[in-house]
Amino acid sequence: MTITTEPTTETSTFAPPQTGAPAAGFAASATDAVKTYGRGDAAVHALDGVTVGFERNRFTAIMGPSGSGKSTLMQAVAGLDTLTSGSVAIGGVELSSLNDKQLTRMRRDKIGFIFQSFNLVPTLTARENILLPLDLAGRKVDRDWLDHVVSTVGMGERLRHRPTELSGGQQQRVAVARALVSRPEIVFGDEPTGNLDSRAGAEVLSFLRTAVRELDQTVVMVTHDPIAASYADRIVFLADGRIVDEMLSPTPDSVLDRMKRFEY
Ligand SMILES: Nc1ncnc2c1ncn2[C@@H]1O[C@H](COP(=O)(O)OP(=O)(O)OP(=O)(O)O)[C@@H](O)[C@H]1O
Repeated sequence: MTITTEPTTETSTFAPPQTGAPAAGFAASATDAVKTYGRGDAAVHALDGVTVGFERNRFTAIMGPSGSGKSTLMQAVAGLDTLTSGSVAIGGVELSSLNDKQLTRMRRDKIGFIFQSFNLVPTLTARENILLPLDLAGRKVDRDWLDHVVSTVGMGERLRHRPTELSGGQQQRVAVARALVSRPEIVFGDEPTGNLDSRAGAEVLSFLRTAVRELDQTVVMVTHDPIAASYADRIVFLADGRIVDEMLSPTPDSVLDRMKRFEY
C-alpha cells in the first residue's frame, strides 16, 4: 500500500496522551496499542503502536482501507477485545486495572454501542427497546433525560411501534437513543449507516451530531463512507495498523481527496 504522510490539515488538536501518562481529559484513549494475530511469518499486526485520544463532546470518525485495523481499534478501546501490548482507558480509567466484573459494569454503564444491523429486540416496542439497557441493569430511568433523548429522536407516536413497523433509519435512530439512554461516557458506532440508504443514513448521522452538540455526548464511528465521515468533527485515518493522518472539520470533498491518496 502506498501512503503519503504529509498532514492535510492546517490546524490540529491531535494531542495523544504521553506513554504511561494518565489518560484524563479524554472520553477514551489508547496508548501504544499493539494487537498481533498469529506468530512468526504468519503474524498480522492489526494495530502497530496506536496512540490516540477521543476528546469529550466530540464526534470522531475512524477511516482507513479494509484491514487497516479500524474494528480492532474500536473493539479494544470499547473493552470488547484485549491488546497484545499497550493500554486503553475509558474516562481516565485504565481497562487493564479492572477485574471482569468491573469491566462488565464499565461496558454497561459507560459505553454505548450502535451496530450496522440495529440489533433491536423485535417483540419490544421502540420505547421498550430504548429502555432495555436500564431495565436489564435494574437502574432507574432519569425521566428528564429520557424525554430529552426521545424528543431528539423525534419519532413521536412511533415509539409505540415494533421494529418491523419502522423504517431502517427509524430503527437505527431507536438504536442510537438506546445507546444514549444510560448517559454513557462514549458511544461507539461500527458502520452505523452501512445498511441504510443515503436519506436514512443522513437522518441517523444528523441525530448523532445532535447528540454531540445538544446532548453533550461523545461519539466515535468507524465508516468507509466519506459523506458519513463528513458529519464528524474530526477524522482519524488508519493504514496498516497505524494512525497516518487526521482531519478536522471535514467536508465530503476533502475526505474524498484524502482517500485518493490511499490505494483503496
Ligand atoms: N481474529 C483474527 N485473526 C487473525 N487476523 C485477524 C483477526 N481479526 C482481524 N484480523 C486481521 O487484522 C487486520 C485488521 O483487521 P480489522 O478488522 O481491524 O480491519 P478493518 O480496518 O476494520 O477492516 P474492514 O474495513 O475490512 O472491516 C486485518 O489484516 C485482519 O485480517
